Amino acid sequence: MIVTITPNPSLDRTYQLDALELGGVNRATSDRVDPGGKGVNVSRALTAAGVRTTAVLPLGGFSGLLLSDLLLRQGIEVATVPVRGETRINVSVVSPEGLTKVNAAGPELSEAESAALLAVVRRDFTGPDVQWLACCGSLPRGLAPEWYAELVGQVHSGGARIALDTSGPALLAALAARPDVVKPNRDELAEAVGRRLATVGDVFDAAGELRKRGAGQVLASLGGDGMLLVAEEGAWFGTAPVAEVRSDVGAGDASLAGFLAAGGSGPEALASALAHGAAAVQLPGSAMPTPADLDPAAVTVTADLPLDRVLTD
Ligand SMILES: Nc1ncnc2c1ncn2[C@@H]1O[C@H](COP(=O)(O)OP(=O)(O)OP(=O)(O)O)[C@@H](O)[C@H]1O
Ligand SMILES: O=P(O)(O)OC[C@@]1(O)O[C@H](CO)[C@@H](O)[C@@H]1O
Repeated sequence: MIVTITPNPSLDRTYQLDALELGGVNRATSDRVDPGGKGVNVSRALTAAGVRTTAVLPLGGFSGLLLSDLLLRQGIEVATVPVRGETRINVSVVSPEGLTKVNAAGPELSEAESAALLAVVRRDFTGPDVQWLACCGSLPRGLAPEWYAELVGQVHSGGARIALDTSGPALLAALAARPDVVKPNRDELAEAVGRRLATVGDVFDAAGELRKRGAGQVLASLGGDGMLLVAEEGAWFGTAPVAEVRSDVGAGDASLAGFLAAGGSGPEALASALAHGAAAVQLPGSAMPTPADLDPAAVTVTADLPLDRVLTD
């Protein structure tokens, strides 16, 4: 089983516009709501792939109820911790100008709520049937940057492997707890090493730094430029071009799910991550791909790294 934890989940509302008028009243041509938060998305994609998963998350208020209802209807297994604050609503506006996303801060968790979330994982999800724990997304107010580090330490002693997809101080603090894989995107990796990453070679060097600081493998997602996996056994670069991008929200989460579903290491797992990411960007909102959406033939993976390749700005 693959367990995900999302300390700051969301309802993701997407509005489609014919044109975006900044400062004006815009009328949507359509809208949709998806269950959201990075770990929630990973569990949605794993469920679609037929992999057993449980999503651990705090829930509060009416939006929390709606989120739990959506997850129930999609057949996602959840373990929830009730919190006093209201689960956040994140908004995407999709228009010919591009995609604009607004992420709310979310509720502030009390010390007791923070401890309850850790306790649920420790009590119910450290057994031998848990192969991976994926720790995903931003930390809500009230959780110290070291919160993921504490969780990683706690779960590692139970034997499960850890995948971590977060950014900023929470990512840096968790590296010392030696997560088995981290999945930064290009901006998150650049922030972690404190410099701009212009080429695949720059990403390779930055991934090496994260590994020196404690990460087992680094799965760097590079948007339309593909993905680089750097591990003890070697490094691989891959691409999966698509004809049309509809929404890239959650593409990184679909990729991480694909990576873990395919074993969580090596070139086959990278290829699965690329197939899932490419499929996700061709779907609306943060819809997660099903096996029928995947096109493995479009994926190329090589150990011959194109280190001089300049990344798209
Ligand atoms: N424009 C694109 N064309 C083709 N594939 C894409 C595109 N954008 C994203 N992908 C695929 O999805 C993967 C993840 O995308 P990205 O690097 O944007 O992740 P992310 O920033 O973590 O996303 P999110 O936080 O929304 O889940 C990429 O590595 C790639 O495989
Ligand atoms: O604010 P965070 O936790 O960094 O990101 C939250 C979020 O943008 O991530 C998912 C896409 O990856 C969305 O479902 C959700 O709205």
